Order: sequence, then structure tokens, then C-alpha cells
Amino acid sequence: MVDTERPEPLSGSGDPPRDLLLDVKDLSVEFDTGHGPLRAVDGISLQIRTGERLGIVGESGSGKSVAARAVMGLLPRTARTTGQIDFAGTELLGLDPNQRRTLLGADVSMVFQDPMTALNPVVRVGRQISEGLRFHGSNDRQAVREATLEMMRRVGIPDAEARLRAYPFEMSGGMRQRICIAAALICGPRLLIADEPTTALDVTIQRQILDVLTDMGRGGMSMLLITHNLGVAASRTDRVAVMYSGRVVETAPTADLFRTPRHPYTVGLMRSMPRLADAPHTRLVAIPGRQVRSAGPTQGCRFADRCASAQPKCLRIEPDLTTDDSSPDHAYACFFPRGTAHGEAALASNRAAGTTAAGLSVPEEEVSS
Ligand SMILES: Nc1ncnc2c1ncn2[C@@H]1O[C@H](COP(=O)(O)OP(=O)(O)OP(=O)(O)O)[C@@H](O)[C@H]1O
Repeated sequence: MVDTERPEPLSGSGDPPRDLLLDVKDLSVEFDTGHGPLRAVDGISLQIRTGERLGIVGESGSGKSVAARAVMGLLPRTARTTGQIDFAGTELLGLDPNQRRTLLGADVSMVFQDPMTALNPVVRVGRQISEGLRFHGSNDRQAVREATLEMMRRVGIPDAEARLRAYPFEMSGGMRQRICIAAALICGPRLLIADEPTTALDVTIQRQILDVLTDMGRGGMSMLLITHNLGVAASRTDRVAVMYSGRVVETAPTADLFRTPRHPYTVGLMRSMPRLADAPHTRLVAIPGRQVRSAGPTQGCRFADRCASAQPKCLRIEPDLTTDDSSPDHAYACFFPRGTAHGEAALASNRAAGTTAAGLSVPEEEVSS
């Protein structure tokens, strides 16, 4: 077995960058459930700069949506949220929902996975798109109509004039999602939070919708894109945060993350991702086990029981995010990161033993990335 000194955690790494738009620090969200409290998000920190697209990836249940909803103030009453959420210099936690809505106002919008539940089935789509404008005080009917038509055209809705008076059920899934995006963008938000915006759509339409979002982002809008599709994260974001069991376990500029994934969980996610180009030749490898959620502080690394590199230390101490000399921008919460000498040694020793410190048998095909 291999052991190393505990790496230095990332501490207050100087002043925040001047163009920082969203600065989330040590955010935790806990729900009261019938089985006791459940900590869905556990002390995560995220930053988004003006014009930046941050992707959050991770398996189902890792806390991606809850984190995004915490920023928007869209969590149910059963949620207890702690930490700091600074948007453009204003602290959002502690504000009541109405204050937060007024404050965020037109500046932050959200697009959800399922356009049909996001839209009101009995209200014409033109009215739904323009609601934000009216909510924020635009009374000039002609101007609102013109702005709505313009936004419909920008998101690629053909024959906008005729569709103004359509109902959601008269449109395809792709068109409905364009309506949602138009509604989210009509007030010119500085930050768009898109939670699996294309998951419910077929592949061709997915690409079109992502193109619309990418085009909109060119105007300097920042985006938080939640997806479990690593291909989408790879092609549509500038930075990625990988979440596991309520924690951010790795974050890096997108190209960096895909070139040199450090956390064994990130490596596992990438190996379980189908790539069309080599689909017939590549064996997809599922990550063994499943993530477990906890009510409170846990001991050791949460991924240890699924990790082929796990060492005794991983069962005792929870690793903090840390960086190494190769990239100050690439942080990972792992004592034995892939692609480093001691990480590869840990994996090799487990392979030789056929098992890990957590008792996971290391399969033959488990090789270093
Ligand atoms: N209102 C709630 N009450 C209790 N638990 C909740 C609530 N909302 C979410 N959770 C739990 O919080 C955890 C994180 O959920 P979340 O929806 O953020 O995951 P996710 O990573 O977005 O997954 P997915 O990709 O499936 O949307 C899950 O265990 C989920 O069951």
C-alpha cells in the first residue's frame, strides 16, 4: 500500500478576480427527509467569471441541481442552506425569496430539463416569453411584442409572428425548449443556469439547442451548464466542476480536465462515456458500486469504496481540493491522483494485490488513463 502526506488544502487563494460574477463559498444544503437529514450538497465552492461557461458534471444524485437551485433560491422549505453565495458583489443567502427575486431580477435566469413542466400549458407562448419584461415593468405593449418576436427569431423559432399565439402543446419538444430559452433570455441575464437543457430532446435537436445557448453566450453572458453528458461539457464549457456525493471532487479548465483527469472518479466517468467515433471498438467501463449520501460529516474519501486506487489513508481522511505544480487552475480532491507518480504507484500496488484498502477487487482491465 502507498501513503503520502496530506496535500495542502486550497485556502483563500488571494483576492477574487475582478471580473467574478458568481462566487459560491462552502455551500451546503441539507434536507429533512422521512429517514432523517440528507446532505445533498456538502461544502462546495464555485466561481463563474463574466462571460465564462462553467459545466457541472456528475452522476445522478451528486447534487448538481440542488446546488443550482440554491443559487436561484428555488429550494423547498425543507432545505437548510449554509455558506455564501455572492452574485456581482451582493450576498444572496439570508435574503428572503422575494428580496432575492427582486435583487436577482433580470440578472439570473434558469432553463430546466423538461420544457413541458416549465411552461404553463394554458398560456400562449408569446405571453410566457414576455412575462419577464412585464414583471420588470415594461408596459409598452408594442415594444414588448417587438422584443418577444425578436427573441423568438434569435432562438430559431420560425414563423414567430404566427407562433406568438400558440400554446405549448401545439409545438414540438425542441420548439418548446426554445420558448423556455427565449423566456429565460428576454431580460438579458448576466448569468443563465441551464439544468440538463437538452436531456429530454433527441440528438439533432440537442445540438441545435446547444448552438442557440452558445450563440447567446457570445454576448458576454455567463452560463452554468449542468449535464451528465461529458461530451456536452467538453464542447460547450470553459471550465468544468465534477461533483460526487455532494462535493466538488475536481475542477479545471475544460481542455485541461479532459487531457489530464486526476480524480479516479473523473477518469471513471470518462471511461463510461460512449464516443461515437470509436463505439464499436471501445469497451465502456462502468464505475463499480454506487454513491452513498450522508447526513453529516463522513470519514475518509466518499469515493474510496468504488476507487481502484484507494489506500488506507483514503478510508481515514477526506481529501480537500488541492493543486499541484503542473496547473494552479486544476484542483482535485484525491491523495493518489491519476497521472502522478504516487497515484500510478497506488493503482499498481492495488492491481498487484487484486484488491484495494476498501476491499474492492481491482479488475484486470482497470488500467491507468
Ligand atoms: N426536495 C428534496 N428533498 C429531499 N431530498 C432531495 C430533494 N431534492 C433533491 N434531493 C436529494 O438530493 C440529492 C441530490 O439531488 P440532485 O437533484 O441535486 O442531483 P443531480 O446531481 O442533479 O441528479 P440528476 O442528474 O439526476 O438531476 C439526491 O439524493 C436527491 O434525492
